[in-house]
Amino acid sequence: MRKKLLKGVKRVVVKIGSRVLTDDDGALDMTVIGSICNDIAALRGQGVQVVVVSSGAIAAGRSELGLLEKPKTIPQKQAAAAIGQTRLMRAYEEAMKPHGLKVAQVLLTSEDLASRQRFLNARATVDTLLGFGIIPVINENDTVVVDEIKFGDNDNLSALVTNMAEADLLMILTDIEGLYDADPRTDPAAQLIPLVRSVTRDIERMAGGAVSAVGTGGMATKVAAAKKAARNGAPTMLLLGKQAGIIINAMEGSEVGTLFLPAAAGLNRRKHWLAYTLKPAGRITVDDGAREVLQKKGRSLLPSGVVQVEGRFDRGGCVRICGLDGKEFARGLADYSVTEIAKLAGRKSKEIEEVLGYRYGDVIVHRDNLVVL
Ligand SMILES: Nc1ncnc2c1ncn2[C@@H]1O[C@H](COP(=O)(O)OP(=O)(O)O)[C@@H](O)[C@H]1O
Ligand SMILES: N[C@@H](CCC(=O)OP(=O)(O)O)C(=O)O
Repeated sequence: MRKKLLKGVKRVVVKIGSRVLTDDDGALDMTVIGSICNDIAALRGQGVQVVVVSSGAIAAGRSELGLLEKPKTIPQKQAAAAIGQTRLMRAYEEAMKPHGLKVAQVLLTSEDLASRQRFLNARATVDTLLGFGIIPVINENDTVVVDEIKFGDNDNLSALVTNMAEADLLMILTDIEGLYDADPRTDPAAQLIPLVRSVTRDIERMAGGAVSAVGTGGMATKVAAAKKAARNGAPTMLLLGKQAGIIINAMEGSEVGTLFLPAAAGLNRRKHWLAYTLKPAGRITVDDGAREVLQKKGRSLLPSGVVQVEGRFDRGGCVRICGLDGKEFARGLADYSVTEIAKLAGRKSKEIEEVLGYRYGDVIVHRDNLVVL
């Protein structure tokens, strides 16, 4: 089954975690970087385009700054990333040189991908680099990000890049063979799961929230990334990054790591961007009837189903759509601003003009701009 799934793959995103790229002292591990670059060069030789999402800037910078522990404050992390990022790029450059391959640095913030214009610009740059036969190496622009504009972790970034670059496969290289049914650090009886058909609550529970000493997100963020990629129609493979030849082995269909299958009905790219890349600026709570038709019948949200609205957004703003239990079940772009929706809540569509004195249309969120999560 793996062979069949991987046969048509033409563009891959390879995400490499900090734990993979560094040795026990926290310095960049050139042997591992060399062997990953061998695999990437072999893939290129087979006509597969590769986009790298690489962590490791903070880890590499830490040893340059002479810090004994993982940097704790944000400015320390940013300083470490600034010095480490150049070391990281140099390491890739050196490791790719013997294969006659070049690398290019692409640093992004979540604001860049949330703006449709910048998202499309980033896509055009990555496309052009690939067209020149160059390997884009993407990382979060750590020196300028603060919490609100952070991707959070590079697992998340790699899923968004898979969508942006229109890749057919996401490979996440980490410090463990794959997803286990429990955290192997605390449960020695934990078993590797070779195949995940869909990311259910049970799978999410297994991934827990644990993080290693230099990594950022632990297994939970990898599973979340696989879920996002799956909705985009791309499979994800979770692999032991330090094992030489792992990328090629996996691409040949060997039963290594964990394979997450893509969702049968993937979202189109614009809806994927709407659901996962945009940051919501508000929340609309809807009644049970509205929830039912949104979830099951793919309808638009009408004012009559709105119970409450919060946040600060204008017409066109991204909103969470929540049930009466407070849980978000959909996300969309609002056709009215928060103040307008507050006035329209519970009213009939035909009353819109009477209430506001004007109208943009019958719906609060149109089904073309709405994604059930
Ligand atoms: N169910 C699980 N299966 C596998 N690993 C798990 C699980 N739960 C927690 N982990 C931990 O997640 C770690 C990988 O995440 P992380 O340290 O963030 O890596 P990276 O630097 O590659 O992003 C593993 O080393 C492992 O200890
Ligand atoms: N942007 C950061 C990496 C953040 C991150 O998610 O790290 P990891 O969990 O090792 O993939 C860096 O380059 O150090």
